[in-house]
Amino acid sequence: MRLQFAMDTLTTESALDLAAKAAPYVDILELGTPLIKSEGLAAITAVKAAHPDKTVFADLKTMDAGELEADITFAAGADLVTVLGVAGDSTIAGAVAAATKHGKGVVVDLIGVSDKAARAREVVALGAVFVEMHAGLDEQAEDGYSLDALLAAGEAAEVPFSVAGGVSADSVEAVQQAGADVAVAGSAIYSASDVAAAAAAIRSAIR
Ligand SMILES: O=C([C@H](O)CO)[C@H](O)[C@H](O)COP(=O)(O)O
Repeated sequence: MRLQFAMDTLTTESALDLAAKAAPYVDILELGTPLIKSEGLAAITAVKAAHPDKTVFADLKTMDAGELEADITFAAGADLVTVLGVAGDSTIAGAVAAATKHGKGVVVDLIGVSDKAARAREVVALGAVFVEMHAGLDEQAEDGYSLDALLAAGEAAEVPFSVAGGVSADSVEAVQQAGADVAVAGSAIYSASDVAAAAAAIRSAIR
């Protein structure tokens, strides 16, 4: 299972600092949606230039203009971009067309989708390389939140999937046991006082 570090920070400088510390322990460097909104596509170019050996993931959360948004983001250096699963099939197909043109990939983020397993199968049929079983930061803050529903949806989907929703060193083993291809960890790494040690702890919890 690969480990993805979601950098939900607001400046390119901070992202480069976080990436430098975590890179030895992670496979995928994610530029979070707030970072891309704050700094634009130049942040993607900067992270890819600093880490050409890593998969660079741009969490666009595209809802419309799939081909255009994906095209300019791949041109900026992204290897993977996200489109929302609640978007129309034509938006997802457009992003996949851009990915095919660039030799890159589209990940469909299932945040806000009620039947994640069913939608996962549909979007993989449209050409997504994997889906993200995702509970966002706001959902994580709600009473009673747990990763369990995401893990169950991943197991039921029977397509390649990642899990994002507060994954930590304590929960990453359960993510792996559910059959995920990628574990996504954001706040468990970037909020730690020792970013490198936090990334290393999650990496070492993956069997
Ligand atoms: O995608 C995310 C969220 O919508 C804010 O951009 C996070 O990167 C994702 O949830 C992973 O972060 P953690 O949940 O903090 O691990």
